[in-house]
Amino acid sequence: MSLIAAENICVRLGGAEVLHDVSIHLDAGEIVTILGPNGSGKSTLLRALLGMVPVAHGRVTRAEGLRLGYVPQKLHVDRTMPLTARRFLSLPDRHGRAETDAALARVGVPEVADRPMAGLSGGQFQRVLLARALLQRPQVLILDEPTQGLDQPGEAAFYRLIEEVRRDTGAGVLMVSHDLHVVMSASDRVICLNGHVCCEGTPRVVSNAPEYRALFGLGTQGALALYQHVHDHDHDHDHGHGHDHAHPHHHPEPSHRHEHDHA
Ligand SMILES: Nc1ncnc2c1ncn2[C@@H]1O[C@H](COP(=O)(O)OP(=O)(O)OP(=O)(O)O)[C@@H](O)[C@H]1O
Repeated sequence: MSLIAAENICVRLGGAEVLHDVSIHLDAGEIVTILGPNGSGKSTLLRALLGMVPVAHGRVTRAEGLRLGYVPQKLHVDRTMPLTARRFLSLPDRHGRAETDAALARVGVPEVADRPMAGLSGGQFQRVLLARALLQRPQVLILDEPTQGLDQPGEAAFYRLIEEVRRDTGAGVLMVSHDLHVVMSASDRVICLNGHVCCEGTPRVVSNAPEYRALFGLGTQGALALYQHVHDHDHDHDHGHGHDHAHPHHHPEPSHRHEHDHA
């Protein structure tokens, strides 16, 4: 059984149907990413899975006693409130100082423990949110656009951290992201949402799906092809092509794509 799943759910908000007949599941140890245009229902789907919005039809199931960690899309911290990062990590559940400090170190910002939340940079703030989610010792980590506001190195570092968490804890990770090429290289499965599930599968399957191309266009496909090129190579079967894998290159014509698939 999946850790968390939605089966044929419909969600209505403000009189409009935001999600129609959506099914999704997440298993332990996999990274699944939801992609979709603004307003396509991505955050709503996460919130429905978390039980924060009611479903009009269908059902959401969670494994019994499931521990969830959630990084919301937005979290407003009142600038006048002197809330340090360490104190923030103890809300709503209390955690000891050693535990909160270890969580901050885990996400790479041990130095912010005594600093006010309102004074943190965007990247530091996102990492503290992740630390808070990790303190739940989650079996499922749900992240809603976790790298917003981060620069490119910060974004890449954040995704590496997520991969490490998955590797070290075996947690399943479900996230919403617009960072297409990082997402495509880091996800096991991708779900393309536009009120309903347009297409889903491995990054390669989704990036080749007409529904995906209709939503994101061919420009994105170019970026995806590049990542597939890099990651689909099996270095034991290089056939003497002598590629320099540190410098991925992209063949614009699909017929020139050079994808080995020796799995
Ligand atoms: N509480 C609400 N009441 C009424 N409508 C809502 C509510 N919350 C969201 N919506 C609407 O539901 C739709 C989906 O919103 P949602 O935030 O899930 O989209 P999203 O795909 O996460 O968008 P974005 O990429 O912009 O974050 C939007 O049209 C939004 O205006």
